[in-house]
Amino acid sequence: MMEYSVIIPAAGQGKRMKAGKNKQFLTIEGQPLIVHTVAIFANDPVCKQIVVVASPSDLADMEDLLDKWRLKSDKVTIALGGAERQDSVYSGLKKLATPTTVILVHDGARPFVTRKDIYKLTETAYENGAAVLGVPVKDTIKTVSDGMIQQTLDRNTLWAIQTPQAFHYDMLVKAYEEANNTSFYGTDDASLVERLGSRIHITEGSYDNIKITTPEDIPVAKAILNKRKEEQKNEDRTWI
Ligand SMILES: Nc1ccn([C@@H]2O[C@H](COP(=O)(O)OP(=O)(O)OP(=O)(O)O)[C@@H](O)[C@H]2O)c(=O)n1
Ligand SMILES: C[C@](O)(CO)[C@H](O)COP(=O)(O)O
Repeated sequence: MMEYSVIIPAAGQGKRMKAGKNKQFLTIEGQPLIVHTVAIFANDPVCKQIVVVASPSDLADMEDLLDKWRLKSDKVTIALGGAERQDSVYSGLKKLATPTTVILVHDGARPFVTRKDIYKLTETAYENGAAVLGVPVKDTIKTVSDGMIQQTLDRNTLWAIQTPQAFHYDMLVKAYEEANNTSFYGTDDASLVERLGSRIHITEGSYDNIKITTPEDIPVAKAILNKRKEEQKNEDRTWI
């Protein structure tokens, strides 16, 4: 298994969740959202460094939470986030203690990525420089302007892009510096790397790797967790 480090941006406000607080602190089946996410990497022996990015107003709560859930260790650091996701990731990148061959960026709001997919992605990035997880879109996607359909896009070429996104460390630093110098803002990390002309591989992930964004996502998240618990029980039974 290839070693990697990960930056986990969790410094948003969760405005679309309308919870009155950062959605990272919402409890899903007894555990805060950010705890679900950080635990995936904290429990992975191949993950060497974790930088959780928190907003300055959440810093004390984030520290308390990681402490309470025994997620604090030598490999976990907290960085301070900025106004946009991109500012937060850049801050995390600068906080890494030691450069690493492959660095992953993973949304704090995506608690369901599996170790199998992380390894598949990391391996692809090691070999090729850059890779992102994604799934083929299931809907028909059209461009719309002024309430009118402009175009129907060819679905065979459309993928919904998720995180983690994995890059050779030098490539990601260069992309972030270039974006910073030119005040370019993208909605994901790969879009910054694309501007350098680098080729980015897609690793097919899972439709369960949702980003918890709006209130409708909470019951879906609970259903995914319960499905996983059932699968685990069935696996355990086969060992008895
Ligand atoms: N300034 C920001 C904005 C977002 N994020 C993080 O980036 C991830 C993806 O962002 P999103 O789901 O959009 O989260 P929010 O920005 O919190 O949500 P909203 O846009 O609804 O406010 C989240 O884990 C979020 O905490 C961040 O670290 N810093
Ligand atoms: C990075 C991302 O999760 C890929 O799907 C997404 O682009 C984040 O977007 P958001 O605007 O922060 O929701």
